[in-house]
Amino acid sequence: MMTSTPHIECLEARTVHFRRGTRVILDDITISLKSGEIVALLGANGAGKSTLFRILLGFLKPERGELRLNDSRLAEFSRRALAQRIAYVPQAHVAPFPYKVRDVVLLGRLAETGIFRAPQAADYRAVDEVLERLAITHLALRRYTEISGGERQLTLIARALAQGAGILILDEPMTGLDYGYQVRLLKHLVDLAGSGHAILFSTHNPEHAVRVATRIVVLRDGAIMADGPPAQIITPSLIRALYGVAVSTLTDVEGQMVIVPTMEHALDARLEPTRA
Ligand SMILES: Nc1ncnc2c1ncn2[C@@H]1O[C@H](COP(=O)(O)OP(=O)(O)OP(=O)(O)O)[C@@H](O)[C@H]1O
Repeated sequence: MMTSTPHIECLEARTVHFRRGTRVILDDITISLKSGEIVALLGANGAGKSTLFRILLGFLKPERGELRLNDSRLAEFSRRALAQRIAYVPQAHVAPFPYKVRDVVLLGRLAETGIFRAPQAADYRAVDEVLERLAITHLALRRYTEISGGERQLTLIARALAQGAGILILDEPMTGLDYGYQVRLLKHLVDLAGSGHAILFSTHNPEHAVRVATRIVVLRDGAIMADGPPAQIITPSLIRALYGVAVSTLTDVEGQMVIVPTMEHALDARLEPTRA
């Protein structure tokens, strides 16, 4: 089900400009996401990551610029048609109803074909499979309003995966997850991309970005500061410019980049993010 090969998808924003009042939140952003890619979006608090996601999902309208899904304008798709192609895991979610976790995940299945149809045995099987893959079967009958923040986050990820969409957009998906769930989720994203999904996620942890991303996009004050393969993008000077801390970048035995904070500088309160 969820690892079946989805259609080839391509989501694009071209020179998207978005303001709130007189404040420019996104300044001529161009970004694309294709099947098989994992794009990690980095940027300090308030850089515009969630706003960009909401625009890519069609929830917010940009002042100018173009949004395309495959060969069509995003605006041409109905909400339901979009739900069949794009699944979204929001950053924080307040539970309105005390649904059981299994039913929250089942809602993801129904997004595909319309919420008013009765769930079929295949839907329940798909839900159980997602719960098992994310190692949260034990939560299935617990109420969404009575589980921990990290468990809620996993439930929302499960709901998005159950949706079966080819494009997954995840807003800081690792937040609140313990180390084991973080590593499992990262591996899961790699598996999904390997089976042809397109994945875009934001993170405050550049380690996660270099570990799994095929491309890293860096957002700074609403503008794209860098876009490219992790090894080209992540440098000590970029980390310092973004977060105001000193790091070294090393290569591990598998040839993967590792980011190591330089502690004496990290503790130096005078070290501020530099203006590029
Ligand atoms: N509803 C809103 N009304 C007015 N301004 C908003 C609103 N939502 C976000 N903003 C502003 O837009 C800018 C971008 O916010 P956004 O949530 O996209 O940032 P972000 O990069 O996702 O931040 P974080 O990493 O803290 O989640 C911020 O300056 C924020 O204060």
